[in-house]
Amino acid sequence: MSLSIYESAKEQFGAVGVDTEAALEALDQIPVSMHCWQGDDVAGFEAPEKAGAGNGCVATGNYPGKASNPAELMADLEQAASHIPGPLRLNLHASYATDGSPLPERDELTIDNFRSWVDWAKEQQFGIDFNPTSFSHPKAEDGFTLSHQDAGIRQFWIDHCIACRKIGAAIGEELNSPVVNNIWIPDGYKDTPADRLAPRERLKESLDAIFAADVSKKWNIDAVESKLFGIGVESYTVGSSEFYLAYAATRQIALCLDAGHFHPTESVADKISAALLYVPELLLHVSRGVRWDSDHVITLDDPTTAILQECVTSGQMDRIHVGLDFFDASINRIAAWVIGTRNAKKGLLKGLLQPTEKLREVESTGDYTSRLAMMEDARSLPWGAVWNEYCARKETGADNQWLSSVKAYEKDVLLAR
Ligand SMILES: C[C@H](O)[C@H](O)[C@@H](O)C(=O)CO
Ligand SMILES: [Mn+2]
Repeated sequence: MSLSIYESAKEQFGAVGVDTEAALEALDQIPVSMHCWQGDDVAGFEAPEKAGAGNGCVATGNYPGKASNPAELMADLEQAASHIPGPLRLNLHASYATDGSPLPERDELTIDNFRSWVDWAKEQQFGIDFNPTSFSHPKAEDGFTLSHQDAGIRQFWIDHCIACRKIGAAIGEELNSPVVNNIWIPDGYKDTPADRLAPRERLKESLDAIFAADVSKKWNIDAVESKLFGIGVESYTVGSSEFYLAYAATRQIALCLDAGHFHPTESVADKISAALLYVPELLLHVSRGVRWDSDHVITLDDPTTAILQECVTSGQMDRIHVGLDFFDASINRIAAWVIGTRNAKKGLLKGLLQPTEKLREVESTGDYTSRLAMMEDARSLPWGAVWNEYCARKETGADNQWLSSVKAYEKDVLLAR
């Protein structure tokens, strides 16, 4: 009797010491946090017509059918999730508050303003992650928030971040799953600053005030995200990589590595082990930088695959949270989620299917010839057959089997909006 495609792949992996069943079991334990903002071009529900522009968050394109209210965004997320195997979380921004009329100002938000999301997450068996929204707001119009010269404006954003930490802890407790709460701010200058230090001093003070608020560490995991530059912030970013690496290390909070926030030739995969020696946890914003833009849908290109592989081969997966961060408005937004999220999971699977133990063994004996040979041979092992087996077990379409359903949803639902 001939073997199934999966059984044959299992044998080939077995021959190099890799147990595909163990890999699939491990993959099934790693949630990927899908970002709500891919569904509506980072518009949010406060004043969507004003959102997104400026502050370094720009979704380009005008593909029809974008979600413009909570019901549409939830339906689109469900459509995307139905084509993605394994555990998911929802990464929510504060500007996506659903409940309350009128909604309170951002510094007064509470979990009650996110009730619909919490109920939805329970239904979908999703965890939630959270983000203060320190952009697309009149108090962020000049591009400065937590490092603003004006103490009143700083205080507003400090209070917003504290409110978000409390929301995170409340959601985490209610869902019995800790919330990763990530602070990213747009602050910076288009042109060369005369004073590079003062804004960073102010940011440091603001962050210390935010993290001084008593919020459960059990249910809320604080993270900070650096950036190299943004549109209109080309010369100086207050929250640079060095700033936040040192901050996260000295405060023992999580560091967020956004793959689109570094010089194009830097390896983000290589930063994982270095940072984890000094910070307790990492949040990844898996993204793909293309020239000036940091937010393309992730493909299985070498740098992205390397990041995801490193997460698992490092043996530190329990200290790494995998989130996504891209926004593409030039293609079907649901397809963007599906392609990017499936790719994130494929990258993790490729890492789990590496003959890591054997590679380490030969490396430790100095046999770099065998290391290179084995690594290169591993590239052509049939990991796609293992992926398709996972999709079948999870009753989500294998590759080439989901797009027609997304196209049908586009025709029936998106184009009718
Ligand atoms: C919307 C997100 O908070 C944002 O993308 C941030 O994470 C970022 O990466 C900004 O460039
Ligand atoms: Mn990001």
